[in-house]
Amino acid sequence: MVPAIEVAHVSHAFGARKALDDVSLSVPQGAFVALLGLNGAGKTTLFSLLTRLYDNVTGRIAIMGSDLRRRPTEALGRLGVVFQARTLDPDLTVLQNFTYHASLHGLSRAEGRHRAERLLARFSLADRLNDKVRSLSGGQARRVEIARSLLHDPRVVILDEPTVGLDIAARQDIVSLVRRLVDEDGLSVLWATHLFDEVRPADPIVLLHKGRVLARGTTPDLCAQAGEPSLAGAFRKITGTPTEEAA
Ligand SMILES: Nc1ncnc2c1ncn2[C@@H]1O[C@H](COP(=O)(O)OP(=O)(O)OP(=O)(O)O)[C@@H](O)[C@H]1O
Repeated sequence: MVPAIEVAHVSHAFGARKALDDVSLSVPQGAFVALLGLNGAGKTTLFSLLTRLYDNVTGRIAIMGSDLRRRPTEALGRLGVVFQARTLDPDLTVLQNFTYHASLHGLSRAEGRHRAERLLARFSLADRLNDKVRSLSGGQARRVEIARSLLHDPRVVILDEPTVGLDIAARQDIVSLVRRLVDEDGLSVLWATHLFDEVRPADPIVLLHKGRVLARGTTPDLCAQAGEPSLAGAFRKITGTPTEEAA
């Protein structure tokens, strides 16, 4: 089975600053992979390459086996994206935001509405279809954004620090919602975070630090590699960062 996401030997620089240095990682189909790194690790730069916001000039990126450079439409058609920055229009209703997105993916208005209703029901937001996004809580808006990323029925979704700025209950809601999509629908997920409590022991982790992959494996793998009992301790040891900087 081809990996859902394959990144091989990708580097990216902003002028003289190297944001990514020979990064390779793989997201198996149906897996929840945690991309763990502090601010400045390069997570957003990697997401910008995965979505073709930036062109990757080195290495190779493939989504469900489709090369992003050679078959961009095919590759991006299989990918759902939730960026770190909010991208819903707050002055439009939830449905209008969905309809706009559906048309970008070549879906008819009727099909867009049908899919929006189905997804929002699943995300416990069916009654908010005609409400302006501005009237939603931060957690509800984030759930709408995640639902919208699934509108074109992608097999892979990448989420860049999707719980940032939310309270603990809303954070837990979002994490369990996405995990349900993995467990029940076989969705493949790359979840960028700096929060250790969002990672479960069996999740594959890619530890990105200052543009380089320093470790990969599950929490027990990383703990064994570092000789530390906790993920926080292992992270600190592997990156040489004081724990306080890593939540
Ligand atoms: N447009 C840009 N121009 C110049 N440097 C940039 C640009 N975007 C990112 N960088 C630099 O690249 C490095 C990686 O940044 P990036 O935003 O990818 O990290 P991150 O892990 O997503 O962190 P954060 O969560 O803070 O966004 C940092 O040193 C950052 O200053």
